[in-house]
Amino acid sequence: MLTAACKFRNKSGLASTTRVMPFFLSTSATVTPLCPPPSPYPSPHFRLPYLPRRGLAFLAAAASPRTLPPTPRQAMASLATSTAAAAAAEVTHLSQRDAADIDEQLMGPLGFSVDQLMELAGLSVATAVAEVYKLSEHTRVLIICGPGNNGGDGLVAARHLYHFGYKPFVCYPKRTAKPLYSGLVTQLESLAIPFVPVEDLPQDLSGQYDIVIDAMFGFSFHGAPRPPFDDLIQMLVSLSVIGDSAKRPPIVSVDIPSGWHVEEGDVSGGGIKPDMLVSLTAPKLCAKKFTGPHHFLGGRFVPPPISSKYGLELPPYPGTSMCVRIGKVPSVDISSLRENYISPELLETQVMPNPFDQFRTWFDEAVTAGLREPNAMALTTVNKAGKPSSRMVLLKGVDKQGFVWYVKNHHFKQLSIHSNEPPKNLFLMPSLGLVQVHKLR
Ligand SMILES: NC(=O)C1=CN([C@@H]2O[C@H](COP(=O)(O)OP(=O)(O)OC[C@H]3O[C@@H](n4cnc5c(N)ncnc54)[C@H](OP(=O)(O)O)[C@@H]3O)[C@@H](O)[C@H]2O)[C@H](O)CC1
Ligand SMILES: [K+]
Repeated sequence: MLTAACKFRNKSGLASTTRVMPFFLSTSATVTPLCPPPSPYPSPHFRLPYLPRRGLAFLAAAASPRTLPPTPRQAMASLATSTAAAAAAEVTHLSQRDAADIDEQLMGPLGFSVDQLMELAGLSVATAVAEVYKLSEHTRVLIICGPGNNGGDGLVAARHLYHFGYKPFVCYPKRTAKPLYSGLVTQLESLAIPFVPVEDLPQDLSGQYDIVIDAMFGFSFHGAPRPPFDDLIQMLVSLSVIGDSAKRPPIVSVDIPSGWHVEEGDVSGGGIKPDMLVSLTAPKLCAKKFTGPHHFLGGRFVPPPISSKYGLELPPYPGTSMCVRIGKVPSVDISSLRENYISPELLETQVMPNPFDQFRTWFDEAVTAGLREPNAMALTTVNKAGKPSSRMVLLKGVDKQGFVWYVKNHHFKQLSIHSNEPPKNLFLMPSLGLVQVHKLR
């Protein structure tokens, strides 16, 4: 619980600015303790991969259903103690029979239409792809669509990816003559999305596409793949044997890696090895054999009668998201993380004379741009011995008199704000190309 606050009051105005990022504002301030309101955590946007119920047990014990949910820190602690494999194992995996049954019930007594479910499924695929493969590095997406509903999901995903800014190409060799499918094709044609005949695909897809989406077969696949899908699957197999994932487009399989047995998985061992699998409604049994780095669940439409009838244990979807990661979060090569910071020039003459007005403008832009917790700031103080220390706090207000933030009571005692060196706060607003540092007295 949060029990103390500081208010730094401004006494003088802008002291210095720089021409380029990072941009510095210096202000002077005094300190006035305040009584804080209760903390409204957690942020609705805070996102963690699915934690199995067992992993959350101690958190559930600590909080009654009507009390505060776990703080992000508690949730992270829980995450550290739960293995990723356990997380994946706790999710229900469906047999082929149950998957088909659920489909029938959704589109029968439960009142859904196939168009609706396909739209939601395709949207889930597109959002999951966009979550993992950023537009800045993966633009050209080849979507290979099969003759059934899995192929329909691919057509829908292509449309959403187009609207997200990607450049989709569709290979749809066995078109289905039903109005649902011809409508989806017309929609893609109206966006001038190219349809690529199988014969025009290069044998090696790695030079022409940044992502390949496998929407050939879903849970109704049986037997051995027939032409032309046998060759298409082989094309993806040869792609997945290129070891260095940086040198080839990642393969994203929709619901089932095409060619895999729906329950047994890649029985021969010579099938597609997708980098990402987007399971729909619930993972099928073959998903237990998936070893790629990104496993997502989509199809946020399962009503309680289905969950209870099939005893479905599924992760909650975060916020308004159409997809949720299942299982292990891949370990990231930190050295490969990079962003091109291309910001417009910022001149001293363009900066508002009042630093608080300038702060407010940038802060509003950060909120509008959808930054997560734009009010998070690093607060740095120096104690009497000259030792600096920093901690993250949340800004709770700003006016012409200064910045207001909250810290825990015992942290407040450690702030050392009465030392000679004034505290500083720092805001990181990367999507605006901004780092703001405020020096406070
Ligand atoms: N409730 C949901 O989760 C929803 C999921 N959706 C998606 O729908 C698929 C399942 O769709 P379905 O049409 O039942 O099946 P498939 O897409 O797997 O494909 C069936 C077609 O494929 C042909 N087929 C089957 N095996 C082969 C093969 N070995 N070689 C070539 N062709 C094959 C089959 O033809 P047949 O003549 O053999 O019957 C069909 O033409 C699910 O996985 C999700 O992706 C929905 O979009 C929404 C609801
Ligand atoms: K597939």
